[in-house]
Amino acid sequence: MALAAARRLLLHAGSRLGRREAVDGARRFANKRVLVETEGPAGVAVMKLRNPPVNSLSLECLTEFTISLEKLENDKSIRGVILTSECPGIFSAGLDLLEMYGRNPAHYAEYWKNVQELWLRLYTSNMILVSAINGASPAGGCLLALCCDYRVMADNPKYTIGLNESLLGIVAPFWFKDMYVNTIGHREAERALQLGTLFPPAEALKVGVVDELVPEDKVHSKARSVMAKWLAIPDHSRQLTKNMMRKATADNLIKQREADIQNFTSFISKDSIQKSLHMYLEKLKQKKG
Ligand SMILES: CCCCC/C=C\C/C=C\C=C\CC(=O)SCCNC(=O)CCNC(=O)[C@H](O)C(C)(C)COP(=O)(O)OP(=O)(O)OC[C@H]1O[C@@H](n2cnc3c(N)ncnc32)[C@H](O)[C@@H]1OP(=O)(O)O
Repeated sequence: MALAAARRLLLHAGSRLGRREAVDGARRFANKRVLVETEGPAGVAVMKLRNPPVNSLSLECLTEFTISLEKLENDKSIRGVILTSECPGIFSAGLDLLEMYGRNPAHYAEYWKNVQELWLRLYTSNMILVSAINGASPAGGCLLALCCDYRVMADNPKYTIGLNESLLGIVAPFWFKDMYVNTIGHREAERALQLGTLFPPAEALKVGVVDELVPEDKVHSKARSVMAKWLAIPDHSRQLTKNMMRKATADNLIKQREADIQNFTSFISKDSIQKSLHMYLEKLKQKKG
């Protein structure tokens, strides 16, 4: 309830701000963790995640992301969105592990509902989505990129991308898996999901997790030129085609959202899974020291 009220407030405040800035010509709105700029080619917004240090998708970040998307969807002048990160070297570290560790079942259920919500909005968006992957992109970070229509990645071998859930002792849900299969095919997805593979850029390109690699300083300009090509296609035919390609996958979650929330909640609440997450978090800490 409290979150729903916060969401309404943010949406309202955001739309007032958005309107005022549009009048000034600044074409920019922001909440704390997501910045949206609509300068550049007509009809294109750049959405930057800025939840330092690693753009983990906390409940607040997911909510702000979903609201920003909703606002862009409602703005009929926007036809395309470039999704990128403001955190140096990190696109997104994926779902926030601290939302899935040491909390209560009601929190897990609320969190998962918001993860589903963002995924459904992104995956089924009528807008053209291009990701400019300018850093590491594990698990939920990869999920964000996979929702896009085209993925441009910085060719920096330090950055990896993939669904690595099995390395954490957890399991990618069926809709993550479905989207992976849709993108890289059954055999590659089967292998990568079991091994929790994090692909360096050259391998990500080879297997089809990303569509194009460019030097790091060219990621944004390439994303813009890709966007220009997609903008040249009439919206109605592109949207109907996208819907035809993606609807069955999205519907598969829509028809069992509640069961999926229950599954997640009971899975993540298990002592053995909590122990795995604890060990993984400790490993992340030790890496530093
Ligand atoms: C059978 C039924 C099945 C039902 C379904 C069930 C379950 C599905 C469940 C969940 C699916 C989850 C998908 C996910 O997205 S899980 C998240 C996976 N993410 C990762 O593995 C990334 C982990 N992070 C890293 O590898 C590195 O941090 C990274 C490469 C991103 C950056 O490295 P860098 O060296 O720059 O920074 P660090 O020092 O490692 O991190 C800084 C700081 O941030 C913390 N942190 C990192 N990642 C996360 C995260 N995802 N969530 C929360 N916090 C994170 C890290 O611990 C450091 O914290 P601190 O020590 O400074 O306090």
